[in-house]
This record gives sequence, C-alpha cells and structure tokens, in this order.
Amino acid sequence: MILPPDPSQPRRPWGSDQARLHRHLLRHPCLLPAGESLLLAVSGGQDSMALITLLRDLQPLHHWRLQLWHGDHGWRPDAARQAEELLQWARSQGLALRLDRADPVPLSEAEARNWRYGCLAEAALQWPCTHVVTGHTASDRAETILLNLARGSHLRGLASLGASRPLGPKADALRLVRPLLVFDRADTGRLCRERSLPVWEDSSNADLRFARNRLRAEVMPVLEDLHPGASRRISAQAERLEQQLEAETELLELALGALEAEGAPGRLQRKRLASLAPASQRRLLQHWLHRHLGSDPGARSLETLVTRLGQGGDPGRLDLAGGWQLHWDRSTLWVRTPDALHG
Ligand SMILES: Nc1ncnc2c1ncn2[C@@H]1O[C@H](COP(=O)(O)OP(=O)(O)OP(=O)(O)O)[C@@H](O)[C@H]1O
Repeated sequence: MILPPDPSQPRRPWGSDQARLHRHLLRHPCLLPAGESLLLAVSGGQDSMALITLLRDLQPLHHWRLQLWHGDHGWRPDAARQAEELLQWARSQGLALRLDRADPVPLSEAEARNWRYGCLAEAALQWPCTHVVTGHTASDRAETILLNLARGSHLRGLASLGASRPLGPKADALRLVRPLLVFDRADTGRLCRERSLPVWEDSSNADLRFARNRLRAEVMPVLEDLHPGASRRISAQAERLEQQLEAETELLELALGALEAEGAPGRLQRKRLASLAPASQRRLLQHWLHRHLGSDPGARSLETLVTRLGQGGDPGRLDLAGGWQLHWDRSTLWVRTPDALHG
C-alpha cells in the first residue's frame, strides 16, 4: 500500500520516482527501517544527488535522520574545489555533511574504495548510525555483472552489488544499503534535471581506458537500444540469483546434515554421497570443505575427489590448500586440520 504524504509534515514533491522508492522500501522493510539514522555517501555525481533528493522527499513518511559524507580522494586538481562546493550546497539545504580527505592519496580504485568504506564505518560509529547508504543504481549493478561475466566469474560474482550487506567487523551493527537499485542512470539523470540539482561530474568517468567506463559508453547504450530497460532487468536477475544462492545454502546445510555419518559427527557417509549425481557431489563437497578451510577448494580438487570417491571402496587421501587433508575409508570421509597433522 502506498501512503499519501502526511499533511502535518512539510510538503515535498511526490511523483512516480518517490512512489517507486516508497513501494520498494515498504516491500523490503529491513532495508531502511523508519526512524533510523542514515549516513549518505555522496560523490556529488548524479546518482548520489538523486539519492539525497529522494530520501529527503520520503523523510516525512519514514522519519529518518539524514547526514551526508563525502570523501575527497585528491585525485583531480579540481577535487578540493568540488568538495568545498558540495559542502556549501549541503549547508544551503540545511544538511550536515562530513568531509574527509585521503592522505596519502589512494593509488587504485580498490584502495580508494577501502578508504571510503573505512571512513564511512568510522563516521557511522561516531555519529552514531546503523545504515550507510550509497547511490548505486541498476546501471552500476548491470555493468558489474557484465564485467564479471566476461571475466569468467563464479555465480557468486554475478550476484554482487546486492541491496544490503554488513559493513565493518560486527555483522549486525552496521549495514551498507543500496536503495536506488530500482532506478537506472537515465532515471537519476532525469530527476537531477527536473529538480535542477547541481551535479559535480567526475572527469575520470570519461576515461575509456577504464573497463567500466568503456562498457558504460559503448556496450550499455547498445543493449538499452535493443531492449529498453536492459540494465534494470539484468540487475533484477542478479537479485533473483542472490536469493537463489541464499536458498541453496540453506538446502546444502540440510543435505549435509542428512549425509552425516551416524555416531561420527563431522564425517560424511561415503556411499550415500557417491550415489548422488556428480554435480550434486561436487557442490556438497565444495560447501562442506569451504566450511572447514574457509576458502574454496578449487574446481580441479573437487573433480579429482568425486572421481576417486566413486572408484570402489579403497581408502584414500587428498592434500588440500594450506596443509589441510581430506581422508576417506570404506564408509566415511573426514577432514584433518593442519594442526592435527603437526600435533
Ligand atoms: N568520493 C565519494 N564520496 C562519497 N561517496 C562516494 C564517493 N564515490 C562514490 N561514492 C558512493 O558510491 C556510489 C557509487 O559510486 P560510483 O563512483 O561507483 O558510481 P557513480 O555512478 O559515479 O555514482 P555517482 O553518480 O553518485 O557519482 C555513489 O553513488 C556514492 O554513494
């Protein structure tokens, strides 16, 4: 149900964009719960300017407290001036903005991202607040998926850039939320124009040496032209995949429980496992070993393992990464820790 704006609150524009975001938040009440303090990460680009605007429009209905954060990477000569202009604009809107400057200047995109999320986690702790919010849109998510697909990423990589994830060491204390995944870049650009919002362009976005920029400039327009709404559909597909992977994890846990050897906790029944389809065996063993090793055992180890387990009832052993070992006899299989081997 979409509630009309509350007449007792200051009037804010109410159009199809506000209705879409409001509906999305009602459908997913854990994303940005009413009354929470939200820290908005704003680069000054069109997505983050649309984010500020939409959340302010919906604020009277959700009663959030909003604070802005901007990180100046010091990458461009005009970055400090842009940060100062953004600060002035926020003040003119009655919004509090915290500005952090990177020192030393990050040397890569990955370093910059780590620095940003580190600062955001610290600022969230000090304010304090429970949700950090970014302006990622369906276009960002679709680009990430296509890049990961082209690089040969695992299924998990295709479900990346989800609507919400823990941020920082305490999983339940702070969440990073991306509420604008129901919009694409054309939507945020239109909203900025309609509302005459200032937008601070990042000149490096035009540099076609970066894979993402090239995909954004040369591939996405073709897909959107062929199938209008392509970015949003690709992003929605990733959302469904993420949910399927979550469901699969629960089912794997149930199946592993059923495969556990009686009277020998931590061991799996060899015959029962080997009676399953090879693809099911590989997936179950991957999940089980990941639980022990804390990392993926690798496709080749799994392939070898399934082949050897299916060959008669001979006992055997497979050496895994980090000194771990998998052992099996006629009836069960079990993992030996590196400590047990040296002890
Ligand atoms: N320097 C920064 N300071 C604060 N937040 C940032 C900064 N850079 C990125 N972000 C946050 O991360 C989100 C994604 O950033 P990214 O640069 O990948 O996308 P973008 O499409 O350029 O977004 P925008 O149009 O808002 O700049 C932004 O919407 C913003 O919420």
